[in-house]
Amino acid sequence: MSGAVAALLEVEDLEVGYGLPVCPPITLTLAPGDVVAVVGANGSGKSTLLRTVVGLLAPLGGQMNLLGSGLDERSSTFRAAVASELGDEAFFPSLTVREHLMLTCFGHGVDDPVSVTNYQLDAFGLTERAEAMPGALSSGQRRRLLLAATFARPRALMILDEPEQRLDAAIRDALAGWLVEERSEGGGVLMATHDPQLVTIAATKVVAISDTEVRVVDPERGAAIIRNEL
Ligand SMILES: Nc1ncnc2c1ncn2[C@@H]1O[C@H](COP(=O)(O)OP(=O)(O)OP(=O)(O)O)[C@@H](O)[C@H]1O
Repeated sequence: MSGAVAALLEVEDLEVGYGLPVCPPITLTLAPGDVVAVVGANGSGKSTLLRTVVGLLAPLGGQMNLLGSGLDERSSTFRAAVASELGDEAFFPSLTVREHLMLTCFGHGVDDPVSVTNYQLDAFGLTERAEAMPGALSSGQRRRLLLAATFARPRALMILDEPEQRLDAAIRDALAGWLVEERSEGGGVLMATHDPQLVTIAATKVVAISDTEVRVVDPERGAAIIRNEL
């Protein structure tokens, strides 16, 4: 599984599931500059694919190649390169919003943690809640914090599970713009989504999962699939 351009992620006939596959085998390549949207109805297997890619679930079959090697998700190289936000809320109850972002920056060796933290607080509309504890945030604000932490740290590949969930329209629009920036800077993104606008604006290709097949389609087709819930 090697191509001319070093792919960030290659999967071939990958089978994902819990004992039994939840969908047909998946083949996809994600190169630097690609934003790959994974679409499909509820329960089609999108989150299961993402959880397999980040190593939370073992593949049931097929091949997967992340960042050019069979990386272990516990390795420091993997943790340095892959920024995942799968919607799991894990906060320190007595650290503020600002402290969560600072901690993320320190943990990932960000050069100027104070500036990066302030930048992300502002970008995600959290400046006024910077000294709040996670328990005092709204559900959308907690989602913003999780995403802000993902954008605060260095990465080669972002893996996002329905990043649009619980975000208001303004921040959804902003998110689409940041994903476009991510790809123009040579980053890669693999994201599950139900948001046709996010797909149209940000995706470079779409993996569409159904009961019977997994197809790679262009973003316009992918957005139509979401709208029609095919
Ligand atoms: N821990 C689990 N054990 C067994 N089956 C599971 C588990 N988690 C999910 N499933 C099942 O696997 C299938 C795929 O679920 P998955 O969460 O990947 O779907 P999805 O495409 O992300 O859906 P949604 O759009 O609702 O988020 C579903 O039938 C689901 O019920």
